[in-house]
Amino acid sequence: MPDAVVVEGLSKRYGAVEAVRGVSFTVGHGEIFALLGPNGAGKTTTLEILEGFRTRDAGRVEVLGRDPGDRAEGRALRERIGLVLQDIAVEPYLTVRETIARDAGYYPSPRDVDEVIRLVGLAGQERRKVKALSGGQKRRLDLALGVIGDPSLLFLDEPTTGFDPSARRSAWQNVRDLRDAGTTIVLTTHYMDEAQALADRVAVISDGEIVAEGTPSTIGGRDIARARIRFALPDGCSVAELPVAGLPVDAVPAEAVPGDGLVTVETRKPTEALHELTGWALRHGMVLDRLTVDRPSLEDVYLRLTEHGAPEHNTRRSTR
Ligand SMILES: Nc1ncnc2c1ncn2[C@@H]1O[C@H](COP(=O)(O)OP(=O)(O)OP(=O)(O)O)[C@@H](O)[C@H]1O
Repeated sequence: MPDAVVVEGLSKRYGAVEAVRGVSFTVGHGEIFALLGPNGAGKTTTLEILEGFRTRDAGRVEVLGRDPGDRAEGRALRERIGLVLQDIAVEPYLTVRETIARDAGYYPSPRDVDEVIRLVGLAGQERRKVKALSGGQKRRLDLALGVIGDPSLLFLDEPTTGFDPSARRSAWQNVRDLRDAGTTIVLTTHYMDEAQALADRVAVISDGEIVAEGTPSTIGGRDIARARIRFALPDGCSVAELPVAGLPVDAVPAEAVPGDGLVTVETRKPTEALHELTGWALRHGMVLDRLTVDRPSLEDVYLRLTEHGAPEHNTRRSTR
């Protein structure tokens, strides 16, 4: 089956600003794909082109086998995609149920209204007026409106902004359930834990260009990065006293950033290094307090990949 989304060499400029520069990626059917990037990186522009709301200057775009820039195909495509955007306009005096039922009427074969209410966790709120919903409940309603048409492809723009932690977890489960039922999902988020928890694949866009693409656990070489062992130096002990000779050759203990007082040992052989360090501590009757072992998080990798994408670099003036 061809991919649900194909983007090749996509470019878009606004006057002198080159918002998107030669972006290429694909999204397979039934996949959750996250587009990550700093403010102004070009995410919204890219998604709006895929959704058919913006024209492109160059490149090829195919969404569910159709060109979203082709007006003649627009209606057929819109019936098969769902959108959960920021600030969807809804009628404040309608109830939750009325709002969802009204939108169901716009689609040729919508999902069952009550099933969608349950799916997004609004059961019990059906008769409340939209204006009386909390921010998180309103966002759930946005999700309900995105899926009521039973889309094959769903675009989610920062789906859990404003959610409390437990509402986020349940929204993530909603999204996974949709994926498991066969919906392809393209999302943007500024929460790296959200991308880690949800996405099958992520692409990082910075300054209008894709700078990395992969699974959340392998992107940017995360899986082969050195592990980081951290602990508090036992009282009265200095870094120089640590058993450096017995550590793997790539492991050099270093005092960590001032403030937390933790020592860091980075190594590709964490098992050996931990064995040496904890064995040394036990032999000396000491405790390695606050001991942790981790690898660079998705957020660490993301920050490294986008460090040149800070807002002051984001006004891309063309030299042409
Ligand atoms: N309608 C517009 N007219 C002129 N410039 C625009 C327009 N829309 C976006 N831009 C510029 O294009 C660049 C990319 O913007 P875009 O909204 O696509 O970024 P984004 O990654 O979605 O950012 P955010 O995370 O803040 O939503 C920015 O420099 C922005 O100022």
